[in-house]
Amino acid sequence: MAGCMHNETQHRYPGRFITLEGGEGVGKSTNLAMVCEFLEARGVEVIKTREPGGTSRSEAIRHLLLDPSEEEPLCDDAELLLVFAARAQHLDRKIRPALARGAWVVCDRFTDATFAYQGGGRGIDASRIERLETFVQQGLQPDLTLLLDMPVDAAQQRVIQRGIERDRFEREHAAFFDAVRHAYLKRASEAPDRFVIIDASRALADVQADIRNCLDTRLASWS
Ligand SMILES: Nc1ncnc2c1ncn2[C@@H]1O[C@H](COP(=O)(O)OP(=O)(O)OP(=O)(O)O)[C@@H](O)[C@H]1O
Ligand SMILES: Cc1cn([C@H]2C[C@H](O)[C@@H](COP(=O)(O)O)O2)c(=O)[nH]c1=O
Repeated sequence: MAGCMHNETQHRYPGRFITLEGGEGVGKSTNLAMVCEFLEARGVEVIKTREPGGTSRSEAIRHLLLDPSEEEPLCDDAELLLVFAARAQHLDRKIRPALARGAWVVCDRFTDATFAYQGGGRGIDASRIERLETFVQQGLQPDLTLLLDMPVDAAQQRVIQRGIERDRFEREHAAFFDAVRHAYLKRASEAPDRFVIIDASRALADVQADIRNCLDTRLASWS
């Protein structure tokens, strides 16, 4: 069984760690809710959370990261370190304790988003991100990552139709989001056992049928 690790020694947490990833507007939040309901209906204790965020201090860091104010631009290295600071707190206060007591953690974005946004989007070298990943996660990786993938312009239309004020990332240009998408797909190709790529451009019912099938398969293989 694939369990999670801590402190470089393998620790098999009884809980499972599932992440949803993808660019802006691909349907992560919509499908996260469905994944949680699906698992709860099978008797699993589910902790629904998100990054950056998930604890009150990590949510405060999220606010700094998403604040669109241009008064003092955030440099790329500060952005990267803030993402990992929020993650360290989230792991320590919420994710690891939940996994250790046997709950399943379902998280809207995790470190693959850092490789996609800070790596692909901002152009930070993957080796620098990997060093922080090792330092903060100490071997812990999601058991399953659902990558919701679709063309950037169609996803942008969904964001526009949703009509909420755009945050600091959502104000980026199309080339940034193309680079994010490309980095996600590269990351998925490097860890094919962990990632499942879902075509998120289809009708919601079709997307959700795929996700349910995928979860059924994983649940069977983990039991
Ligand atoms: N398959 C789908 N077809 C059409 N519309 C969809 C589909 N999935 C989600 N939506 C709609 O698209 C919008 C964006 O969805 P959602 O907020 O779940 O995306 P997200 O990936 O969480 O976005 P963000 O990255 O900005 O947080 C919402 O209005 C949602 O209702
Ligand atoms: C985890 C993580 C997130 N981001 C960015 C990606 C999004 O634009 C925002 C989060 O908002 P959303 O509601 O989930 O869309 O944060 C990032 O740049 N790096 C990360 O590691």
